[in-house]
Amino acid sequence: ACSSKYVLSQMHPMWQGPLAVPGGDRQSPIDIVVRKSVFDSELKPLVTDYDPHTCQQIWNNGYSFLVEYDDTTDKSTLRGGPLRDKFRLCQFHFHWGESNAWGSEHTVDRRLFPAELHLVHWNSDKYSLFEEAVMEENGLAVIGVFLKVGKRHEGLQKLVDALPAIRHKDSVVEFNRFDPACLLPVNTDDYWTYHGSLTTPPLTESVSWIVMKQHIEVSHDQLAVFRSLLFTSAEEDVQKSMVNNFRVQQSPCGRTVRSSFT
Ligand SMILES: NS(=O)(=O)c1ccc(C(=O)NCc2c(F)c(F)c(F)c(F)c2F)cc1
Ligand SMILES: [Zn+2]
Repeated sequence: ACSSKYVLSQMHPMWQGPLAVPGGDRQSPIDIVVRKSVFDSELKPLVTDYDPHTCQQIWNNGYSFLVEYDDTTDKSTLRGGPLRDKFRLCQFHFHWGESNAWGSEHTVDRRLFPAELHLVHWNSDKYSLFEEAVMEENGLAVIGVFLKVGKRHEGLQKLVDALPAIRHKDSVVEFNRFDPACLLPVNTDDYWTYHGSLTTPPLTESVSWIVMKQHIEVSHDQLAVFRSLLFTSAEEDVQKSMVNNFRVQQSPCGRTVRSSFT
């Protein structure tokens, strides 16, 4: 388990789900030990083809805020990289800390980032619904992008401006025309990839993780708006700030992380 003192407490709202995953030897997130990663020349560049018009809504699910896409057709897809099949984008969300010192789920040689973006896709060549794919070994592909505090991210601002409308758990607001490609780093050819799991319940081991080597920059103020969200719904009398919504790091259990670059 992660040695950092910022371990997600067992009482954390995140842990209302199943704590132990029977025989969970492919759990996420993990620390990416660069010197132990193995270069794989077969790994291809990522091919993303996102249609901004398939963006539907943005909502607070009580763990994070999600931007959801219409995944009833192959309009916004991910191919290439370590993947053999075509994957459909269904949503993206973030994980972040209460301070800029931590917040990411994955780390690189133990280096923590203030936040991490997850673009969630499911295998539409093999399955017809996300709910099916999420239970299968090669069902999901999640792109992880680290966020660093620096200059303001113009593309992110449209998202940030929508957050006050979804401060409370279960609030939803219509959100259309958002191109998630604007949140990818300039260089998407350099990544690490490994087989893992969802980082929130039900923690199913169905994810091909693709973690970008290059981070994106967002401003301190933009991140501060993330922290203005609440875990709690409007009805609850005690309001809890939505911060530290990351999972404790998991054992690699002998897994090899492959890299697309030397
Ligand atoms: N942080 S992450 O690893 O990128 C991650 C990505 C997606 C989900 C998710 O969709 N959860 C809800 C959810 C399920 F986990 C299901 F298993 C299911 F069947 C659903 F329909 C569903 F919405 C959870 C964590
Ligand atoms: Zn996530």
